[in-house]
Parts: sequence; C-alpha cells; structure tokens
Amino acid sequence: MIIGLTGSIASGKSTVSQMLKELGYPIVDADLVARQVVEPGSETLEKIKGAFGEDVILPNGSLDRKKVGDLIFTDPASRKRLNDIIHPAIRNEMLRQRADYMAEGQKVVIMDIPLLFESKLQHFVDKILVVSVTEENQLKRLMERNELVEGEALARISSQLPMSVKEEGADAVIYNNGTIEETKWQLNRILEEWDAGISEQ
Ligand SMILES: CC(C)(COP(=O)(O)OP(=O)(O)OC[C@H]1O[C@@H](n2cnc3c(N)ncnc32)[C@H](O)[C@@H]1O)[C@@H](O)C(=O)NCCC(=O)NCCS
Ligand SMILES: Nc1ncnc2c1ncn2[C@@H]1O[C@H](COP(=O)(O)OP(=O)(O)OP(=O)(O)O)[C@@H](O)[C@H]1O
Repeated sequence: MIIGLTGSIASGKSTVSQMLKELGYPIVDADLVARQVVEPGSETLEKIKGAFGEDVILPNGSLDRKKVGDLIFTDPASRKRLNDIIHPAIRNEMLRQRADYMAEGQKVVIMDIPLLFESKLQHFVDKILVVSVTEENQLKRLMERNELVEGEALARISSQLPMSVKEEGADAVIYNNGTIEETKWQLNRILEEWDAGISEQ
C-alpha cells in the first residue's frame, strides 16, 4: 500500500512523517528530493540558472533557496516557471525511490508530497492522509518556524490550495491542533483502520 502524506505549508507533515519514520516505515520525501535534484552539477540546477540567472546561485554553486523562495512565493509566473523545470525531475526521482522500496519487498511505503493535490499526483498513491491545521495555528507556526512577517507567511499559504479542498480529497485527516501526543494517537488509529501497521509488513 502506498500512503500519500500531504497537507498545507506548516500543517505538520514533517512532524507526522517523523513519527512514521520512528515506527519504521520507508519514506519518500518530496521536499528532500527537491533538494537532491538541484545539487550543484545537476541538469536541473543548470536549467534554473538558465531561466532565473546567476543571481539565484550562491558563491559555493548551490541554489540560493531564500532568494528563490522570496521570488516564487510572491510571483505566480516565477513559481510556474520554477515548477515547470523542477517538478518533472522531482516526480521521476520519487517514482524511482518508490520502486526501489517496493523491489525490497516493503508492503507499505509513505510518500510525503506537500503539493500532491496542486500537482494532481493522487494516482501515485493508494490512500491519502491529510495533516490539517486551523488557519490561526498554521500562520503562527509558519511565522515562528521560518521567522517570517505576517505578509510573507500569508503569501506562502495562498500559493497552495485551501486546506478545506485537501480535506475533501482525503481518505483520512489528522487534525494537528492539539499536542504532539494527540496527533500521534490519531495517526495510530488511522494506520490500524487501514490495516497498515508495521507489524503486518
Ligand atoms: C522555493 C524553494 C527553493 C524554497 O526552499 P526552502 O528551503 O525555503 O523551502 P522547502 O523546500 O523546505 O519547502 C517548504 C514548503 O514550501 C512549500 N512549497 C515549496 N515549493 C512550493 C511551490 N512551488 N508551490 C507551493 N508551495 C511550495 C511546501 O509546502 C514545502 O513543504 C523550494 O521550496 C523549492 O525548490 N520549491 C520547488 C519544488 C517544490 O515544488 N517543492 C515542493 C514539494 S514537491
Ligand atoms: N501539534 C503541534 N503543536 C505545536 N507545534 C507543532 C505541532 N505540530 C507541528 N508543530 C510545529 O509547527 C511547525 C510546522 O510543522 P512541520 O514542519 O511538521 O510542518 P510541515 O507541514 O512539514 O511544513 P512544510 O510544508 O513547510 O514542510 C514546526 O515548527 C513544528 O515543530
């Protein structure tokens, strides 16, 4: 079974993904893959340099994530340009990692994909688990974690589909507004319900 883990920015996907990792599940992490495919020397980084100029490359040759983030979260045309370059590379690498885990004989694989709905990747997975938060908690946690002012955080939030749309498309929802323990409890109930316990693997 392939479980797609998604949600909105700062809703708690990495927090839940970490819990799943501790339980022993294999994880394909789209944010991590997005870093791997732009490593210095990669074809994707060269394409980004071609599209956005030398300005987005740090002196050590790596992508200036802060600069690119500031650009794409405020300008939809730049976001589309970056997505068109980087998403095919991310998709290929995610599918490669998924195939490797399945070849190993893993019965359950987690695919942590923040933009699962935005990129219409529902067909990559068998079940969709959405980590949801209230707008108030999302804004507060995003501002704190990324040290952003309210306007910057709101720009990032509005670059994604609304939380309610993701909840509607979910097979199960974790409401990550309480304690970490409460979130873990919800996760365990869902894994039981889906018969996806690690012991069954
Ligand atoms: C713009 C970049 C360089 C900013 O890097 P930074 O280290 O600040 O953020 P990080 O990669 O950790 O992403 C944080 C979160 O931002 C959101 N996000 C990232 N990219 C996008 C995007 N293109 N559209 C909407 N939301 C996005 C996701 O919720 C993600 O979990 C980076 O996010 C990136 O390369 N984005 C394009 C690839 C992508 O779409 N990644 C999302 C997973 S497929
Ligand atoms: N239940 C919780 N209570 C308090 N803080 C939390 C809770 N869950 C997550 N957080 C904090 O909120 C922030 C966002 O969580 P996390 O990084 O897991 O979100 P994410 O969905 O993976 O974000 P992104 O889309 O940006 O990668 C983090 O600083 C995390 O420590």
